[in-house]
Amino acid sequence: MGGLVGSASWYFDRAVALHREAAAHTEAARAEIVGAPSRLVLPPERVEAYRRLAERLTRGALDLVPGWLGWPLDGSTASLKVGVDVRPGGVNFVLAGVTVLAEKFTAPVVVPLLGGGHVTVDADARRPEVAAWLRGVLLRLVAAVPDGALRVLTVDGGTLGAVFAPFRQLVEAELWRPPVTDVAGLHAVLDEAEAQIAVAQSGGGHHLPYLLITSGALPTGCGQVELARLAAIAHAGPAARVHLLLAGYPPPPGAGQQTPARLDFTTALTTIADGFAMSEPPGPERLSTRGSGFATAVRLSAGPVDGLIETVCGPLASAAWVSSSVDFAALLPAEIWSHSSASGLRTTVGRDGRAWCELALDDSTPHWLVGGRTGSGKTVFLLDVLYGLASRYSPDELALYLLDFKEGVSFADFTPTPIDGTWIPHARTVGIESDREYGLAVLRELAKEMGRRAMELKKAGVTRLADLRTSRPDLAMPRIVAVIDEFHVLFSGNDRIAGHAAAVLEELARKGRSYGIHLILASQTIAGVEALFTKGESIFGQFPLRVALAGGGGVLDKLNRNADNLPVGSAVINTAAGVAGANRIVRFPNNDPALITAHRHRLWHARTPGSPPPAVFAGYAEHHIDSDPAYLALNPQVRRPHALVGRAVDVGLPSAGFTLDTSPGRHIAVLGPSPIGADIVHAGAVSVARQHPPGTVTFVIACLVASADAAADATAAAIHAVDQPVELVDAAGLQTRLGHLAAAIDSATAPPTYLVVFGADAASALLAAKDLTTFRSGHDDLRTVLRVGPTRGIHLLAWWRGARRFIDDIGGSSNLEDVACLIALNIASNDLNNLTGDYKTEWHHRPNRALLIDRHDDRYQLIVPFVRPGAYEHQHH
Ligand SMILES: Nc1ncnc2c1ncn2[C@@H]1O[C@H](COP(=O)(O)OP(=O)(O)OP(=O)(O)O)[C@@H](O)[C@H]1O
Repeated sequence: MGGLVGSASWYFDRAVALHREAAAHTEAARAEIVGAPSRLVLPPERVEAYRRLAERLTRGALDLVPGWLGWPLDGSTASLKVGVDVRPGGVNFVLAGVTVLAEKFTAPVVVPLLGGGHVTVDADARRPEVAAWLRGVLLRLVAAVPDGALRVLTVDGGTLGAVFAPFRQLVEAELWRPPVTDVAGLHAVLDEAEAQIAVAQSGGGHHLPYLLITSGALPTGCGQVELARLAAIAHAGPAARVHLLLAGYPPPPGAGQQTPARLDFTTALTTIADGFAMSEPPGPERLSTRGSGFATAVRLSAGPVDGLIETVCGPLASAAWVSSSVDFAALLPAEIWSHSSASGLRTTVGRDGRAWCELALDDSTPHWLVGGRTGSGKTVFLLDVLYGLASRYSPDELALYLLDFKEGVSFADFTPTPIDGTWIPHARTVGIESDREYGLAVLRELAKEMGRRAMELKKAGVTRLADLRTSRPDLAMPRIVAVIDEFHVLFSGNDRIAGHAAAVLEELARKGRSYGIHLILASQTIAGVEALFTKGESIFGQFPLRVALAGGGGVLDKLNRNADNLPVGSAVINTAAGVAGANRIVRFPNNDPALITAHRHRLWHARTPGSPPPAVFAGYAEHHIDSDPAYLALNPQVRRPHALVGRAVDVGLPSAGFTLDTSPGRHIAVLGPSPIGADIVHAGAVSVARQHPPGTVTFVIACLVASADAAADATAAAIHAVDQPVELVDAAGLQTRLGHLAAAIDSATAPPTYLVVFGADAASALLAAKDLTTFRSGHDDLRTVLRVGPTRGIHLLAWWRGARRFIDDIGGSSNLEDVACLIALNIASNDLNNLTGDYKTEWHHRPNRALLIDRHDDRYQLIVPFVRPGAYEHQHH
């Protein structure tokens, strides 16, 4: 047995002894009656001896094939423990078939394989029972070897890999390579076996795993050279743990060729009339004294029941997947910010087999399209990419515009938080739970930047960004990467925003590459991707690089189904706009939160001191006037007071409001039943109070509805604190005050006054009543004040809970000119259109948003209104 003798030699010797005994019996039986064993009719006095023989033989054989190596491959096998039955270092047998001794007496046939030798069968796997048998033996080995102790190389020249198809999970997990089907592939397999033999022969083979070459049929074109190499491998293999399990060997000799030599250390099964003749197994012992092998015909074991291979391979594949996963740290360079983005951006995103996969944002792949159903790891993939880029390129080389439309915290890592004040210094804008309006604003910002760059190129007389960077090193020209997660939200609605977004996106996609502006668009739905397509076929073509995560096949060609069954953590990368055949499957690492935090700190510390944090837009955030920088900067030196009411949904969230100057119509009406109306009035009033020298303007505060009490009290207190006179009035007081002001306006002696009214609609009835002596009503006074007030420094800042009441109170829609500043809360789009006379505007009211309308400059602006802290909590209770 040469170098093969291990602790198992005892088993082997015993097996040989049993086989010999069986052979002796069978030969004896044969001597009595000539005929095939199954048709052998035993004389009654020999039946008992045969029964005992069959029993002993069965027991002896099964002792050699514990667990997975010999158990029937039916449903019951699935419960056996895997990875325990093969003893590396010994000779391991495997069940190969069954033989009929006589009549109903059968015995299992086992053959030495791992640690023992090779097995061949001359019929190839185009015969279904051979294919099933091959799969069965292979499954036994796969399930029996300890984890990592077996490498399998599959060859299938006969059925193009179909024989091994049930093992495909192992291929997907990259434990196995796909079967080779041609001579070139066979060469690679032989190379690998020879390499292992070389390692073993140089004394380094102690810890090598078994290497099993298994074949359903040798590829056509396989000639003397290949067969000679195979024979050499058979000879030297067992000592180097290299084994062969070959169907279709020896192949039928080609014309004028000899039958290939018998392989050393090989148990060969050769087709005969009633099954297969089995040769002497390897080793010095002989089954038959004549060396003619097994005495009776062998039938190949049946294959595994349906699904058994998958049941065994699934967990092995998952385990392999996890243990071979790339880790996040591997994506980051040793040294940060050492790359130049002059010709493009490049980063490692994961591994493609053993090779690292590097992707680029450059002239040939300027923009990427990423698809993946929710939970497929899309966010993780994007963060892998962003951290990879931000580590390689300094903020002078790379700027990031990050936009996310969904609920979630994908990009929150890039922004300072109350707990951790650091940020990723490349981030210019970060939108989380963004409104479509915000998304459009970011796109417009990018288009503006593109325009600026185009201008600089023109001025410098060059056409390439790289040349501009050389000739004008003083200009900041980082490459810009804009990531838009769930970008399809931009197109939902099919309205004005959708139209503008598609137009700007198309422009960016078409021209961005020339100006160093790159887009990464991600979507979880195929419909989302199609939305882009239908918005303009030309946009789609601008995204040659497609990344499909699980369920993200929508970004690939319809015929390309590779992303259908991807596990989380893997992606199909396609640089040919998604056509099948151009796929690479890449594994990307999960994010490591601790590492991410440490890395963010590292990048943050490396930034230019004093560089600003990103402009953050968080859709869900409340905004408070008390912490608004524009509010805090207000003082009486302003030329004309400006009432601040919120922050515009725009890049950088600029403060939004109305100027209350002396032109007619400068009054503010907040409309809608939402109690946020009171908060807006509060913000407007306290902000103008700071813009007048103390004691120079009176605030008449009327709180007419209970829900506004707290806001009104806060307003009074804040105005009082900046030393402006405050008068608190009720509805009757308001009526009186309006009367005085109206009278004084006519005589030009009215003092500058802000009428701050919470719940103005509650005074309607009172104001409607006419004075019995003057025949004037409160409404008449109100309308006079509205019409003439601004020229005298008198402004109304009021909240009406309903739009109709508002119109009635001001005297009908013909008087709408008198109130130019409107803020719409939860009122219907129709009602709003009646007010503005603009039937194109669609207003979908939603929490934490208001629509600011200034009819004088035709401004329609979505804002996050200023609220007092906790406003929305109060609303819910
Ligand atoms: N490479 C990976 N290895 C292991 N787990 C991963 C990997 N990538 C993602 N995951 C895990 O999968 C889950 C989903 O990932 P992720 O949040 O990125 O999905 P998503 O596609 O962005 O989903 P959603 O759109 O719902 O946010 C997470 O728990 C994440 O940790």
